[in-house]
Amino acid sequence: MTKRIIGLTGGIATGKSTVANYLASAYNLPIFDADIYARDAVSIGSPILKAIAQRYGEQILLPDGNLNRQKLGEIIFQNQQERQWVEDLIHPYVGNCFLEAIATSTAETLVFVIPLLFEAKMTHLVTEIWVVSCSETQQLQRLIQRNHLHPAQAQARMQSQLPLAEKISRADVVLDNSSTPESLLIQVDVAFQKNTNLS
Ligand SMILES: CC(C)(COP(=O)(O)OP(=O)(O)OC[C@H]1O[C@@H](n2cnc3c(N)ncnc32)[C@H](O)[C@@H]1O)[C@@H](O)C(=O)NCCC(=O)NCCS
Ligand SMILES: Nc1ncnc2c1ncn2[C@@H]1O[C@H](COP(=O)(O)OP(=O)(O)OP(=O)(O)O)[C@@H](O)[C@H]1O
Repeated sequence: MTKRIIGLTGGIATGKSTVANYLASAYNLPIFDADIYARDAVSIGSPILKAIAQRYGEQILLPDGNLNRQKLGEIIFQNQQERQWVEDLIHPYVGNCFLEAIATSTAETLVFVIPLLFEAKMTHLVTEIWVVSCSETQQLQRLIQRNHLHPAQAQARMQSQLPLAEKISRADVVLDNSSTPESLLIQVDVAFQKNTNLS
C-alpha cells in the first residue's frame, strides 16, 4: 500500500507545530521536520557550515563553532540573493532527508512539516497538502511574541515567503487557526479522518 504523507505547511508562526504536536500525540504519527533537518545540515564540521563560513567570514560562527543563526537570519531575510545562495546549499540536503524518511519509515502515515513546501519545490514528496492559516496581523503578533523579534524583523521573515493566500489556493486542506487552538484541533481531526489521499 502506498504511504499517506501529509505535507504540513503554512506561513511562519501560523500554527504548524501546534498541528504536528497534536498529530503525534493524538494519532501517534511520526513527524519529520524540515527545520530540524536544516539545522542538521549546518552542524559543526559539516561541509555546508564550512561553505557558509567561507562566504560570510568566521564572524558568522559563535565562539563554540556553531552557526550564529541570528546573524545568518539578519543577512538572508534582508537579501534575496543571499537567501537563494543559502537555500541552494541547504534544500537539497533537506530533500534527501525526506527521501530517506520515505524509504526507511515503516509507518503507513507520515507527517512532513515543511514551511517552504512550495518555495523549495518539495510538493512531490507528499501525497496531500495541509496549509495552516491565520490572519496576517495574528501571524505577525504571534511571531513577534514567540521569537522576541522587532516588528520589522518579523515582517522581513514573513515577506521572505510565498503569500499565505497563494499557499491556501494550492492546499488540499486549509486549517483555519485564527480562533482558539481547540478549534484548530477539531479541524485537524476532520482532516485526518477524511483521508484525502490523492496519490
Ligand atoms: C536563517 C536561519 C539560520 C535562522 O535560524 P532561526 O533559528 O532563527 O530560525 P529557524 O531555522 O528555526 O526557522 C524558523 C522559520 O523561519 C522561516 N524560514 C527559515 N528559512 C527560511 C527561508 N530561507 N525563507 C523563508 N522563510 C524561512 C520558516 O518559516 C521557519 O520555520 C535558518 O532559518 C536557516 O538556516 N534558513 C535557511 C534554510 C531554510 O531554508 N530552512 C527552511 C526549511 S527547508
Ligand atoms: N490559535 C492560537 N491562538 C493564539 N496563539 C496561538 C494559536 N496557535 C498557535 N499560537 C501560538 O503562535 C505561535 C506559533 O505557533 P506554532 O509554533 O505552532 O507555529 P509554526 O507555524 O509551527 O511556527 P514556525 O513557522 O515558526 O515553525 C506559538 O507561540 C503558539 O503558541
